[in-house]
Amino acid sequence: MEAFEAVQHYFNMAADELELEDDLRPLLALPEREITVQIPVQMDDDRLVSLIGYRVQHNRARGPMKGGLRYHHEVDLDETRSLASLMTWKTAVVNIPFGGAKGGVAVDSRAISKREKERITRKFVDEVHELIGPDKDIPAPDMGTDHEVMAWFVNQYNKYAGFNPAVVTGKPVEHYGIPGREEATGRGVGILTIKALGRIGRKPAKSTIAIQGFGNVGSHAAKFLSEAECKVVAISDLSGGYYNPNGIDILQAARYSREHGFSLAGYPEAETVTNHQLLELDVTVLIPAALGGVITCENVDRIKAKLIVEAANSPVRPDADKVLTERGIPILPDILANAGGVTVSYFEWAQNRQFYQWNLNRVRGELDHMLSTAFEQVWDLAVERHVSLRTAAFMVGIDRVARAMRLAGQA
Ligand SMILES: NC(=O)c1ccc[n+]([C@@H]2O[C@H](COP(=O)([O-])OP(=O)(O)OC[C@H]3O[C@@H](n4cnc5c(N)ncnc54)[C@H](O)[C@@H]3O)[C@@H](O)[C@H]2O)c1
Repeated sequence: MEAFEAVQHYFNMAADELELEDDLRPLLALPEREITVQIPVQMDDDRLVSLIGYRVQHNRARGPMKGGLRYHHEVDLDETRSLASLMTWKTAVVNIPFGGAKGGVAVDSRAISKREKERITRKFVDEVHELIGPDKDIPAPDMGTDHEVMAWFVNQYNKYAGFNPAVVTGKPVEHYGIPGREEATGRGVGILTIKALGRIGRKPAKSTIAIQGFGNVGSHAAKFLSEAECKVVAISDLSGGYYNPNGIDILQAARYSREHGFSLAGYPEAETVTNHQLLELDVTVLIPAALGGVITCENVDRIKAKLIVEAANSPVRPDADKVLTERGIPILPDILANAGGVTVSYFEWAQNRQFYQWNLNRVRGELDHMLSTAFEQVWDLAVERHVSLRTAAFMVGIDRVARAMRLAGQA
């Protein structure tokens, strides 16, 4: 199943539960606009390379469209389309006044220099500046892009539109960014994991956690959960997995990774396991926080976790989702579990529009409030309607977007 087809599968399950009219379905499911642009870039060695860039604008019924900008060699239209539609449902589940979009450039971000990356970013803005903006479509960092790319983006956009820091989020804190954005997705994963543990009757102090991926999301989730007294027994990155049944000292592991070029390779305080074995550990909570599609029909029968929290986008394939749901294993779906990042991006956009600097306490307090509210709504709906958390989350999101379209006379 292709990436967009998988999202459509979940959309249809929720739309059936909502008894959504047939003629409304394509309007909600399909993107409003898909942009493909050519990006000719002069490389450092003087070669002229033509890259392909995408921006898919999925839905703007509830506000300006919002979604990351990814630089990765596997970026294509289908993946961008699926991620754009997930953004529509994600912003609606947490009830922030945005629609959904996603963009990317098909380029290996590790194989280009900083200056090449800057030229690619500026050229991309040259191609799409008329279609984006603080009231239209607001990009953000994603795989292969960061706060520095966002700073170049604003600078280039401002040449066309004047001073407009709210055109992107995820900017450097000292350049119109917001404190707490970097930790937001992982922190949100942590907040929601604790809430879900409560709902399945497990105490944090008696819960063990395995986290795949120790980058931005995985490391901040690990930090939050170990501070909340959970025992994080396994972490991993591209170099492999590290397992210690007595618990891993997360601050020490984060320091080790930083000091070794953001790699855990050789981490001495744990035994090594593969990234596949990590997924199959007998733990209370499994948090895939690296890649999509890691839990499939091939390994699903060996998954022993009592709860799965989707920090990455689409880590569980639809066939595996079905098996886990039948086994009664709750899966906190990506559109809720990793929505902390876009929620704090909304605060950053609001801050820029207000010309007022928010402080970290306010960001954390409001993040906790918004995610907790969304969690209660989704969990209660799942119980009431006897559906999975994923179907319930899609139902909440689809219902909000459909209402907005009807109220505006669009549907
Ligand atoms: N950063 C955000 O705000 C955000 C928001 C929503 C969703 N996500 C999703 O969360 C996931 C992680 O994002 P991130 O920002 O932490 O990325 P990141 O690049 O900071 O970290 C990714 C981590 O995954 C590891 N990794 C990469 N390939 C791997 C592999 N084959 N096996 C195991 N580990 C591997 C890397 O070594 C690294 O530790 C992605 O799927 C991303 O789309 C991120």
